[in-house]
Amino acid sequence: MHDVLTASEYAAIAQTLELPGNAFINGAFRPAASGRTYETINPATGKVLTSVAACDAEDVDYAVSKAKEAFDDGRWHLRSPGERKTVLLKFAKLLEENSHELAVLESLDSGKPIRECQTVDVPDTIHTIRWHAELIDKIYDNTAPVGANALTLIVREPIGVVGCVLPWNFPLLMLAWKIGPALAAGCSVIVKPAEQTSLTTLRVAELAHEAGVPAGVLNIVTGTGKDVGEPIGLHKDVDMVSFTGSTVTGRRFLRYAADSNLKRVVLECGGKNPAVVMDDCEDIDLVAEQVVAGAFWNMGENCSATSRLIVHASIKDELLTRVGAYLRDWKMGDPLDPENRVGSLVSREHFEKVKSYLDHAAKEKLSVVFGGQTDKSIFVEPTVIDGVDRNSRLFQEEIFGPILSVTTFTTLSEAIALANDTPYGLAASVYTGSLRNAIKLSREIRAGVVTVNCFGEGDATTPFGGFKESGFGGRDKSIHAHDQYTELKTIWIDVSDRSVDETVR
Ligand SMILES: NC(=O)C1=CN([C@@H]2O[C@H](COP(=O)(O)OP(=O)(O)OC[C@H]3O[C@@H](n4cnc5c(N)ncnc54)[C@H](O)[C@@H]3O)[C@@H](O)[C@H]2O)C=CC1
Ligand code: BAL
Repeated sequence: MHDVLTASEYAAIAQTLELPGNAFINGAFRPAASGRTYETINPATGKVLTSVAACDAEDVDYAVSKAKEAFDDGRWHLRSPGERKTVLLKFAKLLEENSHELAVLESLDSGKPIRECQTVDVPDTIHTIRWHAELIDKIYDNTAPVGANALTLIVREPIGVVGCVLPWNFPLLMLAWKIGPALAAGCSVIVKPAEQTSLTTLRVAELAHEAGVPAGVLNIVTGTGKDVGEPIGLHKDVDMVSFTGSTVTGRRFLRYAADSNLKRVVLECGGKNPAVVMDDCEDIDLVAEQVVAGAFWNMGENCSATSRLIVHASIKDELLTRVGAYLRDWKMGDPLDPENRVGSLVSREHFEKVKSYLDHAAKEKLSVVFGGQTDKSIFVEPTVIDGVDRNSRLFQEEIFGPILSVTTFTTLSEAIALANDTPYGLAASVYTGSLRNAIKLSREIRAGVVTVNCFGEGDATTPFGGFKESGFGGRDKSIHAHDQYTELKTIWIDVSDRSVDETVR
């Protein structure tokens, strides 16, 4: 599964791939009701890959009705936990058997480097599905201590029809973070992939159906945010929305819920995450390596990217020298060549946004110490910009591209204040050799995930989500993700002997 092929082997797979394009509703591919399509582009070449169904509210209505039908007749959630687990494990196995194809499809549609697709996105997707499948028959409900006159059960029930609205930066993995726990909990799901990157979600739904996920339980409705995302958000038969994307769109889902049926909303939104490096860090080479990975992995198109380097003034120059050395290994080019670690950005529109920050740095005469170049297409070099003030747009705004800003401090409290000085609170990394500093920084930085002496997002067992404007309502991954796709129900069974006039409560 992790075996990385050669560039020519990946190119050969790309030549023979069958590209899906129709929506997947009620166990079958179907065009948009309107018959409309749009073109999906390979961002690395600018060439059209294929046409995708441009669905709208009519298709959302149809998909929701089929999902609700599937939920109401219990064809999925009323099957025994062991049966559902078997189906999801088979689903994971089918993903594994198709891992090279999925990696190539992901890379072609998003511009992500194939090495990352093959060694991170695809295996983590499979692991996520497997982890939640394994959880199904290991969760116990509770009773409450109410005495001899009653038996009280506190049970979790699947929430119903769930809308999963996805971003374009990790199309497969975000799909798995949502549908893994949602399907494990017994929900029916409508997925709306990002319009830029729908292809792998369509193939995955086909494989889920082949594994035995019943018709109507997993549906993929392709199209724009306005045409598909909004109708999902406003639909009265959608019981919950789980969203990953920008904070601006996240806010819209809260409004949609308020204007419709008060559906549950879980938001995983943006980040402007700090990497705080203390002057007592033990291995500055390791720090440089992790800072580079944190800022530039997935071209910085990552909500948890550590895009603000906050470094003690006394070690800044030494750290930047080493950062420069590591950057030499980050070759940019054809995403299908496994030698390359930097692919293209996802779309020309996003490229223009990222480039505007480089233009801003030039206008402000900021010091670009590495990178800074773009090419004719939509590739952007990993770029490090020094001397960035806390009020700068480069410090405050989520760029979602390969741009690392550098700001210095001299005291621990200044470092904490800088780390917390944005509206976001998703992730942070801290680098220090002092246990006291590690504990103080990880407790006082207001973020959902803090890593010490490394960059990362934890694994399937750990929750992921943000404080402040980075998140709302719950967490992806871990047993906590499972909980949010369920409602808590109290069942109170009176067993008192009323003939002797007992007080029940
Ligand atoms: N937290 C994260 O992982 C992500 C953050 N972003 C941030 O957002 C910026 C803009 O990227 P976008 O693709 O425009 O993100 P976005 O938030 O607009 O898109 C995310 C999803 O929401 C849908 N959507 C968009 N508008 C909608 C609406 N009015 N109603 C319902 N659904 C809607 C999109 O079609 C997509 O499926 C990026 O530059 C980045 O800063 C983008 C993607 C992921
Ligand atoms: N890094 C995974 C979550 C996200 O970027 O949206």
